[in-house]
Amino acid sequence: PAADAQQAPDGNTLWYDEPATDWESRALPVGNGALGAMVFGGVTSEQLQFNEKSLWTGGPGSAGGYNFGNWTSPRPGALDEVINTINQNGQADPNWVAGKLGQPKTNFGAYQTFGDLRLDMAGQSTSYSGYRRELNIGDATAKVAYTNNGVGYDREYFVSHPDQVMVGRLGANQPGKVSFTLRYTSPRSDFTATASGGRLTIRGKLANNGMVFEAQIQVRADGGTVTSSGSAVTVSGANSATFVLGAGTDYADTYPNYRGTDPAGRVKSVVDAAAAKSFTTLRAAHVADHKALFDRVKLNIGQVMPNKPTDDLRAAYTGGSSPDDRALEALYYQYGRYLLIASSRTGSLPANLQGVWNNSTSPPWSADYHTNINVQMNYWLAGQANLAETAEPFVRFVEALKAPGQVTANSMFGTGGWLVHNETNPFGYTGVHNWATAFWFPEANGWLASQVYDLATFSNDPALLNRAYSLLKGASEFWLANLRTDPRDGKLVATPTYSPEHGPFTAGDSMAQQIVWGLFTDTIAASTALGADTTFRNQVRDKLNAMDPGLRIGSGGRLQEWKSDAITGEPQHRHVSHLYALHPGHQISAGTAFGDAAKATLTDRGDGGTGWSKAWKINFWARLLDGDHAHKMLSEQLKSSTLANLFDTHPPFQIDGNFGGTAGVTEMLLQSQNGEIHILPAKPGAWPSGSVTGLKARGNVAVDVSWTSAGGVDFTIKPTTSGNLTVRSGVFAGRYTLTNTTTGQPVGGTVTGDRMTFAATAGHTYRAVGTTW
Ligand SMILES: C[C@@H]1O[C@@H](O)[C@@H](O)[C@H](O)[C@@H]1O
Repeated sequence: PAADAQQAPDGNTLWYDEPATDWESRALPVGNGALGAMVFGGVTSEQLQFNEKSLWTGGPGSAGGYNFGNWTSPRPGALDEVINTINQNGQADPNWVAGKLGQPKTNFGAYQTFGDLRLDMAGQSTSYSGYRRELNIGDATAKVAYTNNGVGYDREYFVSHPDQVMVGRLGANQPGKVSFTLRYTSPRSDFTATASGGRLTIRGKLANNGMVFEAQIQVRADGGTVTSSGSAVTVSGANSATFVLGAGTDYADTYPNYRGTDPAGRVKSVVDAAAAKSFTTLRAAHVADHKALFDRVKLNIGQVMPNKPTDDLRAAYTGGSSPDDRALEALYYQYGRYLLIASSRTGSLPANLQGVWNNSTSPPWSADYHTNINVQMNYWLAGQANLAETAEPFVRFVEALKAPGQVTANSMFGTGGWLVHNETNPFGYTGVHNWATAFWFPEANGWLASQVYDLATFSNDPALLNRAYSLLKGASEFWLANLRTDPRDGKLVATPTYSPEHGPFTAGDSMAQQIVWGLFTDTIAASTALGADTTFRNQVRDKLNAMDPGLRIGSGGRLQEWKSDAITGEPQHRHVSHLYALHPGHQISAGTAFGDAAKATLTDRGDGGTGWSKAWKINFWARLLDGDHAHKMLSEQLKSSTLANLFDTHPPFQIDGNFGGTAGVTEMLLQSQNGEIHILPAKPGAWPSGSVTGLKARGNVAVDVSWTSAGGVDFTIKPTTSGNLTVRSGVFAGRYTLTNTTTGQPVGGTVTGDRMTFAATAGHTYRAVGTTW
């Protein structure tokens, strides 16, 4: 096994030449959506910190009660008082508003570590050689290898979605050398651990809310002996050994109790089933499942992976044009896709602020679901980077917010529809808290509903369109009832509004207006596509036409964050909320007056910020068709917001930046938000030649592209519906051929500048080859 250290580096492997000494920055993540683990790779003792996504404190059953963030008693006139004060003074102080509309954050809870699996190795010393620890994101397996006392040891771990278990195998290159004791540790003391028949059973109940949790780990050995005593299982003198771990809770995503069946039976049956299979069989099913998603997209930007540990590769990264730097960028790109596959699969809750990985009982921001940028950023890549299936937990989560969100709409606003504010948990927290600068954000409903609709436009899936429409309609019902006439200009505005975590309360801040504008626009489009609700659609259209769209150019030619240009904030604030219309919205396009104002704003905002803020800026600059600046933001993220294990850091570790970074790179290579497919919209000079295959454009169009430093571009598009298709590429302003490679026929169409519109046939493949000059 030690020989592994010499294997040719492939571009999809993170590796290190020493065990992990730190969970956040050095341990390696594996997962299947619901289960996650961090591999440390210790020699004399292995640590596998693991998670089950639904293990949360807080919510129903918590001592002191749980009210979903809703006011505990009606507050007649409170909302109007705030709105009138804002109309009178143009703004209101957040602390004052929090006093009027806020609410102590009661039993919101926090995502919990499940605990740690410890494997104490027998007969191994602290001096070892040829150490290698790796994570191969191509097949989603983690490995450890080293030589100790002349014996070569190897381990492999993965978390299987098909079999719903974590699997580990320990081997050696000499017979009878595998000996270890497996045990469980936890920062909590709310569990029992019993070993019998090679199976360790951990069962507990969270003291905070009575949530029942159970994990079972079955150990099997080839040769040697397996003994169980107390709370440990010991393997002695085996040739190799495997374990399978299953875990669950009695959580259910059903309002209002969020409890389902005891997990014991479920956990036992998945562990029994997996333990009856060989490691090879389990591994094959896992790798096939992972590759079916992961292998869809290939990126070549001229990278050559050096034989260098990943932490050194990252430390040496300059953002220049070396093949090493390209190798890190390409690895980082695919890492985002890997992390989404590993933290968001059908049947699990969506990826939270840390995906599925958390070693704490009180993680930062509870490792929750912030809805004012963070959970949305987690799913930007799902459509375009060809991972539609990973978005199902997100869609289901938003749908589950409707029931509690309707109660909040009624109790807080006295209206219909549904909403959620600034952040939520797995227990339908749709109300508020009282952290003055981060509690009020009812427009999160529109952002989430529009994002689900956008996912539906990527997949063209009619069932998803229907689900999206139901969310859009409910959120629109809320805003039809809650928009108010702004006495300043008679336009309809949201009020009170709070531009995420920045400045004073006002009426009609740009992001709120842009989100509601987008929501109404999407509601009309979806209802038209479904041929549903004409009357409702016309009501929405009337309000749309009467509302303030939230686009204003102020001093310095910048886009205004607030309706009044007199209000100023922190010039470099991490949130750039008023550019929602540029990304993820599509109200603003490059090369327009608002596009130029957005550019002025971004230039002013600077290239700093938290990990997620930098990631967002990659997307912004890509939408402004400035590939070099988008690449600059990617390099800033890699240089100063990326840890040794390539996790994004806010700081601390926060996964949204990983997902936002991958989405940003995809936006540099392909865009389709304006009803046309834009090929290489923001390709940076740093990537003179390359290719990307398997991306998706809206309308469920598959796209492959390659480009050369000489200006050559060669792309194929494969639509799944028939009709006119507009494609934008520099070749159409240069020299090109366009062929239907299914029929072998040349394709004619209308060319305007760098846009070509032609009649496409579903299932046919169209190829354009040309030069941009
Ligand atoms: C999880 C938190 O979410 C929002 O509050 C952001 O403003 C913070 O930067 C952080 O990302």
